[in-house]
Amino acid sequence: MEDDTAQEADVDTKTQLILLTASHHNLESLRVLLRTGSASVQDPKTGFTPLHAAIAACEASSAGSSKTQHGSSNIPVPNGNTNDVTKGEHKENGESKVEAAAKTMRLLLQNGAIWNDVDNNNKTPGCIALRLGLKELYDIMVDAGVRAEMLLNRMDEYEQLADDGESDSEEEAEAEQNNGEEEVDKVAVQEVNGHAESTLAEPLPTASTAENELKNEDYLQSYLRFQDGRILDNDNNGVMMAWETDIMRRTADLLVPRSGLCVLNIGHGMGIIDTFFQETYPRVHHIIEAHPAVLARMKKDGWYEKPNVTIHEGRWQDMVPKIMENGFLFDAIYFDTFAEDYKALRDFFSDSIIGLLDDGGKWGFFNGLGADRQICYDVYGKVVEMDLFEAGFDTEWESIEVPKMDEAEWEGVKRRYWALRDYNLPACKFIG
Ligand SMILES: C[S@@+](CC[C@H](N)C(=O)[O-])C[C@H]1O[C@@H](n2cnc3c(N)ncnc32)[C@H](O)[C@@H]1O
Repeated sequence: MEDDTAQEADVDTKTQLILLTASHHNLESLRVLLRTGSASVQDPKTGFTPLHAAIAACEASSAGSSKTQHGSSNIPVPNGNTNDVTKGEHKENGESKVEAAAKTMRLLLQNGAIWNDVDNNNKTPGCIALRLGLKELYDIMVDAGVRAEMLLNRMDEYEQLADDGESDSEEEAEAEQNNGEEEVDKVAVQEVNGHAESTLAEPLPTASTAENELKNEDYLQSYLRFQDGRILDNDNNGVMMAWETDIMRRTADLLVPRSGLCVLNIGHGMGIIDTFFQETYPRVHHIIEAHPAVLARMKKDGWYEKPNVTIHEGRWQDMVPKIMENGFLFDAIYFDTFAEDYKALRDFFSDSIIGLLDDGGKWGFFNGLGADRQICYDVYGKVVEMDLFEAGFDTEWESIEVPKMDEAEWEGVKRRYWALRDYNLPACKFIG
């Protein structure tokens, strides 16, 4: 018992030492400490990791006396005043504080520090860098996130290959999972869904195709409520909301710039984008929709009688192969489903677009991945752009300001899936 207490105290001291050394940007000592200690320790009182500490120190130090006693350590914490941020003027051993922090962060990341651990205020290190306006440090965190997520996505692919060939042992998979689960709090997976959910920040991408399909099937069987300006599912998740109208408007303008085109929309929802598509008098307007309640609404609202409209009742996973069989090609395609993860979107653009989009055609998707946190949105924006490029697409991004929303708009919605000022609108075409 006494031994246990002594051991715990030892671990505590080491944690505090690592955090303090990171906040002092003392590379030499940190290197020594990381030989036996972890780069992902957390202060038990604040939840700060060494990455949080290294970034936060750029603010607190310039405030001089504002160096705050934090938790059981002397780790400086931001005091909320961005004017206090050291923008490079304060020198540490001949280099600016920010440069020193950047080196410290790189050392920590090389030693396995995790980009999306959250502190007790639910902030990642990147959130702190963003709040302090430290772009250089923020970019380091975004790049770390991109590397981690690309790796996780690749591991997912390998895991699936192994599963397909039944060569991966269950123990191995379990060990990998446990390994991820041992980590401290991260941005939770449920926090990152727009319409489709991303697997961002999951300990390991264990949401297999089967699990994802199950979630989508569950949603498709769920009761929907059509309220003024929104659709909610059984659990009060926002399936679609009217504040997205400007996004749909601009998307329609970019994808369908003139009348008489052949258009495919996947996911009808409130019919906002389909209404804009109709206004262009498309020569052909196909819609894939899978939820029976949405289909019933479409019937009631006369969508089945609209000019040149063909409705495919079912999941896109089942309908797309049928459309492809006919060899029909579209000038514009939009993809916006619900209760599917990033992998579903990636599968769609990696495997299906090639058989659906005409040369010179354009396609887009609702870009809501990670949209409740700026760093997640930025990380996933880069991940998706790289995956799009690998799949053979050039993407043009247009940033549009989202209308200001008051809390009333989100009342009764289980989770606010959009928290950002700007929406990055993607328009993709085949690499020329
Ligand atoms: C976010 S809403 C689309 C909103 C639409 N862009 C608009 O402008 O109103 C998503 C829609 O996708 C449908 N959906 C979900 N999973 C689907 C699937 N696997 N295949 C086809 N439609 C699906 C949902 O029922 C819902 O109507």
